[in-house]
Amino acid sequence: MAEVKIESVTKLFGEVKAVNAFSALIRNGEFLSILGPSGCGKTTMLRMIAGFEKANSGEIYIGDHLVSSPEKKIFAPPEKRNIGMVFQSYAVWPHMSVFDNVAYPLKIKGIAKDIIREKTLQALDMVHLDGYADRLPSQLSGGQQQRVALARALVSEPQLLLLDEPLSNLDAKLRESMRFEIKELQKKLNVTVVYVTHDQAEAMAMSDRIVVMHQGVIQQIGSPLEVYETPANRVIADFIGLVNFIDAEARQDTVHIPSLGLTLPSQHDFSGKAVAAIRPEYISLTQDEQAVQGTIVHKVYLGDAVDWRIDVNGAQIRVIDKAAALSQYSSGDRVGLEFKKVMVFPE
Ligand SMILES: Nc1ncnc2c1ncn2[C@@H]1O[C@H](COP(=O)(O)OP(=O)(O)OP(=O)(O)O)[C@@H](O)[C@H]1O
Repeated sequence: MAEVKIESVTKLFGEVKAVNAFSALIRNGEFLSILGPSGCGKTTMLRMIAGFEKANSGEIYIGDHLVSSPEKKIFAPPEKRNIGMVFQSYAVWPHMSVFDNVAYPLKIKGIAKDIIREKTLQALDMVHLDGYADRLPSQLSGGQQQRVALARALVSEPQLLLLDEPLSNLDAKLRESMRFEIKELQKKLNVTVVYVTHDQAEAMAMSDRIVVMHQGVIQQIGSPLEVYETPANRVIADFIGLVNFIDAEARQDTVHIPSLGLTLPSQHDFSGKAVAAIRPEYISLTQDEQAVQGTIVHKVYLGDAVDWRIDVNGAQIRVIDKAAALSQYSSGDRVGLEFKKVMVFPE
C-alpha cells in the first residue's frame, strides 16, 4: 500500500482544461472515490496517476516516488509505478484461459513458473474464482469476467489499485454485491484504492472519502456523510442525492421561504437572496393543520417508501416518506408538510 500525493495537477486537451489544479493526499490504505458527472475529468485524473496520460503541470507522488513532474521533467511509465488497474470494459483477453489472463502480469516479469502458479491460484481464490482457471472468458458471466480483471490487477501485489467504473457494465444486483466484494478485498489486502465513478450510491457505499469534481475542478473532499449532509455548494447538493431547490432569503440564523410562508432555523455565513435546498427525505407528511399545506399531485409507491409530488402554492415539492403514514392519501388530497432540515446556498 502507498500514500498518493497529488499537487496542483493540470491537464489540457487543446483548449479544454480537463483537470484544473487537482490536489489531494490519498492516505495509506484509503479507499478514495473520484465522483462527478460525465466529462468532469475524473478518468483523465486517474489515467495521470496510472501514467497513461501526461500532466501539463503539477506533481504526483506514489509513496516516496515522484512519478510525474513536467516542471522537473520526470515521468515514470505505468509499468514502473507498481499499480493494478481495472477498467469499465472487462478487458480480459478472450483467447486466453482465466489462468493465463491472471498470470500474464507475472509472466512478463519473468517470474519462475511455480511461483506464477501459486500466486495466480491465490489471486483467483481471492476473487472467488477458484475452480475456473481453465475456462475461457466467454464461458463466464459479466461479473465473473470483471473478477478475472480484478484478480489480474491484484496478482502482482500492487501498492495502489486504480478502478475506473469497474461495475458499470453489470446489472444492478450484481453491482451491489460486487461493491461489497471489492470493499472486503481492499480491507483484507489493505491496499490504497482510487475509484472513479459517476454513480453516487457506489461512491457512498465504498469510500472512506469522496472527491467531487465538476468541470475539471474539485468541489469538495469529504466523507460520504459530509458530502451528503453538508455539501459545499449547490452543484454538489444537486449531484449527490435528490433535492428540492426553492427561492429563499437568508437571514441571521434563519432562512425565510416566501412560497411556503415558512421560516426555518439555519446555519449559513451570508445573508440576502438564497436558495433553500431540501432533500425529499427531510420532509414528512402530517395531518397537522398548522403545518404548511399542499395538494398531492402524484404518488409513487416504492415498497419501502412513498415518493410524493406535492403542490404548495404553485411549486412542486418532492417528498419521500419512509414512514408513509399517509399512504392511504392520493392525488387531489390536502396534506401538511413538516420540514426537518434545510440547506442554504447563495442564489
Ligand atoms: N484524449 C482526449 N482528447 C481530447 N479531449 C479529451 C481526451 N480525453 C478526454 N478529453 C476531454 O476532457 C474532459 C474530461 O474527460 P474525462 O474522460 O476525464 O471525463 P470523465 O469525468 O471521466 O467522464 P466519463 O464519466 O464520461 O468517462 C472532457 O471534456 C473530454 O471530452
